[in-house]
Amino acid sequence: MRVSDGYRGERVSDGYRGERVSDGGSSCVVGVAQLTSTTDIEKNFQEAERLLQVAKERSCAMVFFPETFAFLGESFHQSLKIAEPLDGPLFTRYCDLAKKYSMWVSYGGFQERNPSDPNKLFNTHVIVDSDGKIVSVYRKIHLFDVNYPQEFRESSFTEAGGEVVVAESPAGQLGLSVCYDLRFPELYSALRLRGADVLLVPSAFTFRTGLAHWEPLLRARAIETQCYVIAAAQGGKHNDKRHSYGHAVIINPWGEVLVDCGGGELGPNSDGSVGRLGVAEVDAAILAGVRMKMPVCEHRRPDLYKP
Ligand SMILES: O=C(O)CNC(=O)[C@H](CS)NC(=O)CCC(=O)C(=O)O
Repeated sequence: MRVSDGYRGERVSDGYRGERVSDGGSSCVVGVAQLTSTTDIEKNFQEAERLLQVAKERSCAMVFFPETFAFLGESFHQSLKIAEPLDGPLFTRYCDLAKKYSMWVSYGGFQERNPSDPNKLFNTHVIVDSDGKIVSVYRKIHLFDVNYPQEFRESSFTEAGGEVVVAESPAGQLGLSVCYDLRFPELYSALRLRGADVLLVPSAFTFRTGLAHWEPLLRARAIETQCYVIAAAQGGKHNDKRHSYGHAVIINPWGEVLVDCGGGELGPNSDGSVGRLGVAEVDAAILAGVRMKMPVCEHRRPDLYKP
């Protein structure tokens, strides 16, 4: 197996990174989180709070957390057992955290109890505003039913959502998704056509599939939709059975990686904490510039794409 040490050579480019359009809109500093969540709900919460403090110090207006930020189980049964409604005590604490730090937050994958079936939760991505109010809810629509790196049947404990969601925020119009959704480009094309400027892909990618596919898929989504991509991630070893790829990133609409939190195998920070925060700027003037110079959205031929 090829294991990367994170070095990818130096990029050779002509320096073009999209042009700013002077009246193209405002910019916003945002933070992308990388976590190593476990079954310790209290510790996961404390780490989220620590990263919000860091984000505040670094003047972020919004922070993005990965899938399974609140709990990463060792079995599907555990995840079902801790699942709660969004107005339950656990998610309410996370809403209060957004309010305490006066920060918009994307909570990228909460085990939401399904009121009509106790044996199937929803994998739910929630946007909370700086007053701690839930403003948008997206339930993962593509479920990870695969046989590599091992057999996984997300649908055995998760019910698929049925809605594509775009949400307004200080960072622009957000297009919501979760993890395995990343492999379905039609979703992101639909999000762009509905007005998204920033695509969110909070994830818990497996180490092996991440090594093979994570960055090329994310950069392709940014380039083809001409959107920013913010992909919060789980990274490192959660338990004896699970190891996530890491590399939480923010990518601009020209496809350049602006910040990369590194591989999960790098281990804890010098102070023993495990979470990391990558900070970058989402600039509406860059979006406008890239879209003006190369108007791919106007060149689509949906009349010819029908199956
Ligand atoms: O299991 C949980 O607790 C929460 N859910 C997840 O972590 C999900 C479904 S099992 N993981 C992915 O979608 C990984 C996708 C991936 O790795 C790929 O597309 O290659």
